[in-house]
Amino acid sequence: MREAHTVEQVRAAEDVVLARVPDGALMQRAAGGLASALADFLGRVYGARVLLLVGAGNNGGDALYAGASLARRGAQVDAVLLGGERTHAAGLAAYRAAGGQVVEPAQVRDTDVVVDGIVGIGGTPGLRAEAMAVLDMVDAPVVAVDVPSGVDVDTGETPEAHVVADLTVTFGTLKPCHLIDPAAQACGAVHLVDLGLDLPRADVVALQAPEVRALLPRPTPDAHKYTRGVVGLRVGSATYPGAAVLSALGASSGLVGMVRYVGSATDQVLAVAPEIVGAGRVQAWVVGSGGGDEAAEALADAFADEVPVLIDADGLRHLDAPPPVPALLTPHAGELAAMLDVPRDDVETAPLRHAREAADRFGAAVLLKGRRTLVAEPGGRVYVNTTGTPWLATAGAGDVLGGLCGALMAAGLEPVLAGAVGSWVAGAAASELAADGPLTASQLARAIPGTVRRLLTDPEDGPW
Ligand SMILES: NC(=O)C1=CN([C@@H]2O[C@H](COP(=O)(O)OP(=O)(O)OC[C@H]3O[C@@H](n4cnc5c(N)ncnc54)[C@H](O)[C@@H]3O)[C@@H](O)[C@H]2O)[C@@H](O)CC1
Ligand SMILES: [K+]
Repeated sequence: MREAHTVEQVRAAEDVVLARVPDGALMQRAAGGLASALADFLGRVYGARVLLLVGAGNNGGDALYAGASLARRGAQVDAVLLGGERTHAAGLAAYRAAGGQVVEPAQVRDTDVVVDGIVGIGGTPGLRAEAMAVLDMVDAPVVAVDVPSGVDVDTGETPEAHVVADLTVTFGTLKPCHLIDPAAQACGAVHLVDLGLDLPRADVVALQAPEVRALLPRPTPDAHKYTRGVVGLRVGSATYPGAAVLSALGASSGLVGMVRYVGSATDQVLAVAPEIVGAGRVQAWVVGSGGGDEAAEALADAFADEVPVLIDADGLRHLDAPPPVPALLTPHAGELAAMLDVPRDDVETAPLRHAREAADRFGAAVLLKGRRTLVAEPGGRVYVNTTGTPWLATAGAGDVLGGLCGALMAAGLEPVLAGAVGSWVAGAAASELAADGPLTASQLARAIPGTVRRLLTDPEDGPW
């Protein structure tokens, strides 16, 4: 599992190590990791041109020590000191001693890489004018030190100007900005340098293949269809029968013993999935996908069964209070905006804050769909999904996801984990199917069993 810790948690963990190790040792460890990552990024060090943008704090210190290491190995390193007098003194001395050059902004030359050591976890959002001017002058890939300067580290928000990196080399642990959009998009690839920190439980995490594999329900040797769980679908409508079909395909991906369908699209559902049966006892309901005007009644009927409910799309419009059963709400940004009565843009610029707020307000797990889907539990953890491809942005993919997550709930996963595992599996299936090309929602649903099989048999080897 990848864990992202807040600035406060990182500082507390660093303080413990700082008290134990000689002065500067932790920064040397960070800078050493940064220099290696820069060498890998450049491909060759001798003769490479490197431009350091050095701010006033320790982030600039990391850049200077790494620059010193590259200069010793024959790179031509220039540094612009944006922090003036407050530049990290020991780092600057080491840098000069290694042959690194200090240049004025006007002297900036063509370079092979820009190293963003402007600010790290001590920075506030935004970039000062001088930093922006230098960034505008150069046209080269950017490697960010710890975080892309200017983003909000703890929330992943980008309210002001910030660096856009090709690679971010971070230290000790990930921070929320490395996982959560929009800041995550400014990080490029993320490389973690271990500092040996002893860290507390993280509130922002991303499941990886081994955890998803461990969480996936699988039949015991003596299983029968009822012990594996039965999921019921109250989805689709006369207007949107296709949503019922896609939900049914997602639910029928083999992770649950039986799928029931109750609604107006029975004929269409049976045409694609003849194994689906009608009304009866279930362990979880899926409600609302393509539900149109039928969603309100479907929701009331599902609640009456007192089992967990996944509420999607039109079902969310009828939710004016916390659901009376354990629930997973699966809005996209527009639907979440309507639920919270805020503009859609607010949700898109601050997805973490709004997913958490909705989870707290509705007392339910909230899965906010997006490039980096978030699944928030009330007052608790947020799971960030890192699988998937932009081709997954296609009509009906959400219906498939709803069916799949509902099946996982029926198989016994608590709502937040059903959302986290379901979104991981759907993203992985999309990547396997079409990392570089188009896909449709029905193809996605049909790819899920194969992805699950490969995950169970060979978790190290997928394209996830
Ligand atoms: N604590 C430690 O021992 C370690 C710290 N490390 C590095 O140190 C960083 C944190 O260092 P600091 O606490 O010194 O903080 P930063 O280096 O993040 O910078 C803080 C300084 O930048 C200024 N500043 C804040 N926002 C700004 C903005 N938007 N534009 C321009 N200047 C701004 C502040 O006045 C402050 O002086 C980490 O991100 C990491 O890179 C690593 O070397 C690992 C060890
Ligand atoms: K930085």
